[in-house]
Amino acid sequence: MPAPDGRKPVVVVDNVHVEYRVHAAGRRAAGTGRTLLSRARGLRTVHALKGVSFTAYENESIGVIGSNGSGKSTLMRTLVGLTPPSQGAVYASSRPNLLGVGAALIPDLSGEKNIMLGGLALGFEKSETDGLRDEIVGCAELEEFIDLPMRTYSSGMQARLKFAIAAAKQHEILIVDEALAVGDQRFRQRSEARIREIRENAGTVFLVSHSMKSILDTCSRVIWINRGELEMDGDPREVVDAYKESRK
Ligand SMILES: Nc1ncnc2c1ncn2[C@@H]1O[C@H](COP(=O)(O)OP(=O)(O)OP(=O)(O)O)[C@@H](O)[C@H]1O
Repeated sequence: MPAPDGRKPVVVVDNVHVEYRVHAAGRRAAGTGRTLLSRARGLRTVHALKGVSFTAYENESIGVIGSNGSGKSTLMRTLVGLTPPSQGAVYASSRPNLLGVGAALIPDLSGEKNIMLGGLALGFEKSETDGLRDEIVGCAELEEFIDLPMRTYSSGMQARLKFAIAAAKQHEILIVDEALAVGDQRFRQRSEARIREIRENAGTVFLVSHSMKSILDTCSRVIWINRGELEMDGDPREVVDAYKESRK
């Protein structure tokens, strides 16, 4: 159903619950050398999301905030289909992409070869990646280093290359999880500008960040996840202020 102002919904999150089942090891009591179970050993359930519902519309840039372990990454993993909901469902008009091609890249290969690999991982043809090569190298500002193995890059340089590869694609629904927290000040500004560009081209962006500045600079709406529940959803300033207030 379109929003009252006619915008198209692109993601509908309907009463999503996620439960992780983890093996708890129990605790070893100090000094006895024997394992005593101070907490139940065996399968334990972590209820990471508890009935989250919201609708994202095209052209929105949605900040996702909340304290450590509140369920932000779990929600994003559910949006892209990596973590199935134990209850509820996610409907999307096209497949949301998680910004990042880290898993596909190989440290022993050059930046150049990794651009090719990353492009393939994002679903580009080889010829398309060839066409984007200069743009990616330029965006990452790694012209002088592009033929060196990626393991010789600093962590900031690696992060820039990953960002540049992932951002070369015009994503319809893009999820950026903390990506802006890496890189130096100047690169952060560039990546924010690129995210704004993606957004302006009718994409929808989710930005998960602990930096309230990045959230306020980039987002048109903010959702606050608190202990697995949607605590607040709305105007960035209001939600960020309420979140900050709750942490005092
Ligand atoms: N793979 C997993 N297996 C078991 N429990 C998990 C798993 N991933 C997350 N959890 C648990 O789910 C809860 C939510 O974690 P999640 O990573 O979604 O939080 P977050 O808000 O992204 O935290 P942070 O800000 O620290 O990145 C936490 O209690 C965490 O321990």
